[in-house]
Amino acid sequence: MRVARSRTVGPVIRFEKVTKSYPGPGKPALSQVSINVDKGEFVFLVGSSGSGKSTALRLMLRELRPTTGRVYVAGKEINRLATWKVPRLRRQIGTVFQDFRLLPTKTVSQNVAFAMQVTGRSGRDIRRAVPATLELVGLADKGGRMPEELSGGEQQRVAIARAMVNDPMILIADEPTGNLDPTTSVGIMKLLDRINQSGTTVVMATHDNGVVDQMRKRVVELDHGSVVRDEATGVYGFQQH
Ligand SMILES: Nc1ncnc2c1ncn2[C@@H]1O[C@H](COP(=O)(O)OP(=O)(O)OP(=O)(O)O)[C@@H](O)[C@H]1O
Repeated sequence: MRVARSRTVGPVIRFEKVTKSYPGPGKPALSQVSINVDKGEFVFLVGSSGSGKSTALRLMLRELRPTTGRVYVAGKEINRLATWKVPRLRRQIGTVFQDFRLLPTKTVSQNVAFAMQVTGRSGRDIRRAVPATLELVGLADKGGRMPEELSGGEQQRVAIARAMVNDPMILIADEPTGNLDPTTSVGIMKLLDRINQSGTTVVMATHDNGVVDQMRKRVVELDHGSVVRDEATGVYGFQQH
């Protein structure tokens, strides 16, 4: 079952000269950032701690609003969306974080089902979609387990299943391999790559040079809130010649 999507013309995500200042003194977290992400792209957002990666992701979700400039998702300027339309925007964006954020008192299946329940989907849809999505992430046999009975890599797969079960247009991942060892990280990156190959746009913030170098995807680097590099198939750091 696929959710009907509106047609998008142009980039799926567009930042137009976005500046974001938090209250208080200090430089803006983002300064005049312009980025376009096309449908189906896989983009790494890299940069040292405090460079503005999480701020950029939170602007895409309208958890934050730009101080100046415009953020468009699926062709709509999201700062101008009516508040009642924000849940619909967020349904089009799955999110995954470093710390998994699973509900500890619910089983794996219930964690994934919960993402559908909160959007008002029918029991019939949920019973169909949850096993299919657990299968997608390689956890078909773990639906009855509790999160604490799973390894870190498996917990992150559950979080990815929960992010994907509503068939979002965009997957935003903030340091998804940050708590995982290198081998487990490779498995998670293969899964994210597969999700991307099937049409979901992926934006991933990371410090993990190993995964960036291995994937050879687009790399956008932030430094003190400015884009200092945007390469179609990049590595984590500038290449040494
Ligand atoms: N809620 C906030 N209030 C005030 N300043 C903030 C807030 N969130 C972030 N900042 C500041 O904005 C800048 C960018 O932070 P941000 O979290 O976006 O960076 P980051 O690249 O994601 O860092 P990290 O890799 O450590 O998560 C930093 O200087 C940070 O201190």
